[in-house]
Amino acid sequence: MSITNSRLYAFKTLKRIIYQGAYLHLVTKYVNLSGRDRAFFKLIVNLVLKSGYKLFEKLSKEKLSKSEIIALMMVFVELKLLRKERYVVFSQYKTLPEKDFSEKRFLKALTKFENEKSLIKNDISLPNFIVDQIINSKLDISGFTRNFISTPLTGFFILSRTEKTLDLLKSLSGKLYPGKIFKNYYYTESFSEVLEILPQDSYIVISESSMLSVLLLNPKPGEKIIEVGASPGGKSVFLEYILKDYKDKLNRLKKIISVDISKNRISALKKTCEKYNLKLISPTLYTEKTVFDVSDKILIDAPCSGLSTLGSKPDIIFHLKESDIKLLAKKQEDILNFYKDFIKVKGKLVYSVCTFTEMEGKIQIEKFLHKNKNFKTFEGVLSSKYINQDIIIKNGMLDIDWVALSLEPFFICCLEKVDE
Ligand SMILES: C[S@@+](CC[C@H](N)C(=O)[O-])C[C@H]1O[C@@H](n2cnc3c(N)ncnc32)[C@H](O)[C@@H]1O
Repeated sequence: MSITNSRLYAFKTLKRIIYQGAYLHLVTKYVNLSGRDRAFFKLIVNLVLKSGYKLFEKLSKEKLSKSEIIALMMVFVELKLLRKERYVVFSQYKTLPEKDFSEKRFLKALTKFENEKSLIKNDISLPNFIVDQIINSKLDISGFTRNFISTPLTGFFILSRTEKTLDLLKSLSGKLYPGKIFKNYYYTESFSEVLEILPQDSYIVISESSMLSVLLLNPKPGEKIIEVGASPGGKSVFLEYILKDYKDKLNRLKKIISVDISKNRISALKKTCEKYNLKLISPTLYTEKTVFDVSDKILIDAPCSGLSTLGSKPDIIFHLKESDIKLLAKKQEDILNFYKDFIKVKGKLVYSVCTFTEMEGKIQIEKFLHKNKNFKTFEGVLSSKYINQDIIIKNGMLDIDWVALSLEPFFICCLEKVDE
């Protein structure tokens, strides 16, 4: 029996992700499989990435090739999580047509590790340093891992309230679950099917956690706003949406300076602007010569370890190194220090990262406030027509039980400049 297309694709994809640092969402985007093959391909890639880290650590200490290690992880996932027949799985993988693959060594390793199936986790298998980060952040670890191993429910926000879109939504209602925080936000298990029916510019695929930082910024017509780390522009779309919703003040709207440091990512932001016909967003590539006006509000969506998005990006488990967290925290500190001078007194700064490490969140902001006594955390209530319920803001942060709501636990903090 020879290896099937979906297994071979999954094998090659995993090899690229784990050994060459490729990104899961980019590699899987253009996979040329359809129907059940595609579904199996996605399932096995995700399961290996989410469940296989401990086995990977163990196999990496053996005299095995990269191909053999990937094949072994796939075999154990098929045996343990997918409960496949032993002889079917063995016969599939021993035919792998790879130069660095020895059938003899592979079968020997299979026998040696067969009783260690438990190294493949039913929930999620993480490097110790990530587990430590979860413990330090005081997130409910079992709730957190439970959320991540289940297939991520994918969500989107409806931008258009035309009769046509509303009718389409009504026709899809059996397939949609409501947002946990936002109105006009939906989750679905039939993602591609649902989105195929809706007009392309009538929705945006974005997480509710991402939208919250924009809501906390509370953009208003007439304000000068800078958006830092703007690409590819998910938050830009929601920013412009809120501003354009002030129908009687459209003449007061000002351009938003949406900055990013990466040329490629600025191109992606420009594409987003075209797709959604954004008129207020001004994509700005940061160079040493870029000058900024002192502004009313700044949203910093900083580069980060991304650990809160593990559910949809399990490749992070294999890409992130412990030392990266420190490097990222330093980058974030530099960004905060640079942009703090472009906020006017009584202006607001919202700092957001899609991770939960203390170094990138709580400690980062404590350090900032210690050095900058002219800033304080914003306290109040977030009240908005876009959300189902008011949210209390304590110490600059939204008082939400992220894990209980199955929301990606972002660190979002709002600061006010009180003095020059
Ligand atoms: C989390 S992503 C932004 C996601 C985006 N806000 C969205 O909602 O689609 C962080 C971005 O920060 C950018 N970045 C990194 N360092 C930066 C810097 N010093 N100044 C501006 N942007 C930076 C990265 O290129 C990346 O696009």
